[in-house]
Amino acid sequence: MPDILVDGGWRSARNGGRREIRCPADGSLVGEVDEGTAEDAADAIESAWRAFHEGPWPTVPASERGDLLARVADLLERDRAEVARAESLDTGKRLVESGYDVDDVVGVFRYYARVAAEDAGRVVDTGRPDVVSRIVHEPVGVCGLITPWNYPLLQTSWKVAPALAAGNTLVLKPSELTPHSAILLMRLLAEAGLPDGVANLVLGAGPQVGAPLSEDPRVDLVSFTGGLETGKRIMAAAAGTVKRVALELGGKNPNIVFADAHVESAVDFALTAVFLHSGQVCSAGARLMVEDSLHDDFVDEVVRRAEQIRLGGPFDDKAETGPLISAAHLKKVEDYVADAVEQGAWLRCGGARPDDPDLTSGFYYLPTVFDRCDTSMGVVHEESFGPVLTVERFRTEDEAVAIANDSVLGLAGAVWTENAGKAQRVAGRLRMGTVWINDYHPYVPQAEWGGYKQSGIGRELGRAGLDEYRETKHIWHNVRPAPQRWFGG
Ligand SMILES: NC(=O)c1ccc[n+]([C@@H]2O[C@H](COP(=O)([O-])OP(=O)(O)OC[C@H]3O[C@@H](n4cnc5c(N)ncnc54)[C@H](O)[C@@H]3O)[C@@H](O)[C@H]2O)c1
Ligand SMILES: C[N+](C)(C)CC=O
Repeated sequence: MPDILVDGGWRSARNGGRREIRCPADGSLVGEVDEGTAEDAADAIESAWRAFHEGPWPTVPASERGDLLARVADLLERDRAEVARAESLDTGKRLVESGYDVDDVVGVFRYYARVAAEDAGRVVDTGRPDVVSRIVHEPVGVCGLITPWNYPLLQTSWKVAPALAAGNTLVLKPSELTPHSAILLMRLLAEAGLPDGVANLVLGAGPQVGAPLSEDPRVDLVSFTGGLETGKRIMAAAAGTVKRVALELGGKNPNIVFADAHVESAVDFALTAVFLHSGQVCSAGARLMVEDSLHDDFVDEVVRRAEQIRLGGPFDDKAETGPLISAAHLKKVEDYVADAVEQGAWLRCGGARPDDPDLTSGFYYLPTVFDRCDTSMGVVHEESFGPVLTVERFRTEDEAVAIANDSVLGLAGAVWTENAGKAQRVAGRLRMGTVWINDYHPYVPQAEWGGYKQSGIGRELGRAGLDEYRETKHIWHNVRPAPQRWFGG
């Protein structure tokens, strides 16, 4: 069956292009999908443009749009096993984790189903008795949505659900490495009753089918999640038509542990923070900062436990984390590790591919810890997006804040201390979009997500995540018009 969706019809790429998708855990063939071109992207944009300007969706009552999103959530629950399996085969992620991701996706659709009809606007008191003044919200228009491979459907849901809730039409371009869950989602949107042309899907490489979404004048908004350099290219391309731009980019996120922390929990979460999904998480706590007096024992324990982490494929019940996404990404992580050694960091564990013969056909890399790092080293500032932890030492609260903020990125971070006052003071001074206190990684649809500084522009999730997809219009109605005679006459 063809995989490109334009105006409600599934079709092949115009030039007949195809791409093999292989599981990163063992290289096995997952499937072959259509590989679109700029022409396919243009067709999808045209379809979304007509659906917006001629179709019913933007003016469907918001409560009905919410009802549709709730039906999508029901269908995702029905198909949880199928969707999770597709996600695991594409990403190599453990099946249990893909299942949790689908649960999170369901939660996102349910949240935007609820809030779709709330906050319809407001009446403004202008101080003029003969004027009725209203603020109303309207959809932005055609949205180009570009998503990454690490949490394919979850990151997609953060865009698709609020975009539809607000009455927009869209073209989705998932990562070329992980297209299958996007295909399944499009089928479920149709089954839930979404009109033809409202949601369109193009598959293919970024420069070919992603770039048109940031350049085409018919696209009103481009929302991108991915790497910093790609984000810069998209922002520059979108400037030509002054599109609304939303960017969710990377992070090198500090996980700050004070000596008065609950140490057992802090060690446990230091591992989860960085090694979950083998570090392929934008908010990974890949920068561990430990107070001087606790540092040595703490890092010894982190290393001891990191060495015990079991690697394996999606269906290996004993595995605790999986492979990297591709050979190219594995090479990037290896280069990052070589740089860390070159820059003088002390390799405490890992730093190599595993020698287990069962893992040689996948893109695995051992959990890696570097101690004796500091902000003079490039690796402390760069995102490896792999299972690599850099450890820094600090002495005071002020020093911890200064070191943590010494970064061009500002996505997320954590503070570990039993002193509530210190926790709140530090959280308030960190220049990051999310700060966890005595926890790491949780996110919920009700709470905004996004980055400070070069970690992004705009917010996903929460009310702000809906506002990204809404225009705000002021309607001024003079109910008793009379000549003003500004110009005499
Ligand atoms: N802030 C967040 O919430 C968040 C979430 C997930 C991932 N990320 C970041 O994503 C990065 C990893 O994802 P990735 O490797 O897929 O990123 P990437 O930038 O390589 O690709 C992301 C998407 O952009 C597309 N793309 C590539 N070039 C393009 C172009 N010129 N024009 C338009 N689209 C283009 C790709 O095909 C893919 O669909 C990491 O840096 C990670 O931190 C951030
Ligand atoms: C935003 N999150 C944590 C779901 C995935 C980031 O890569």
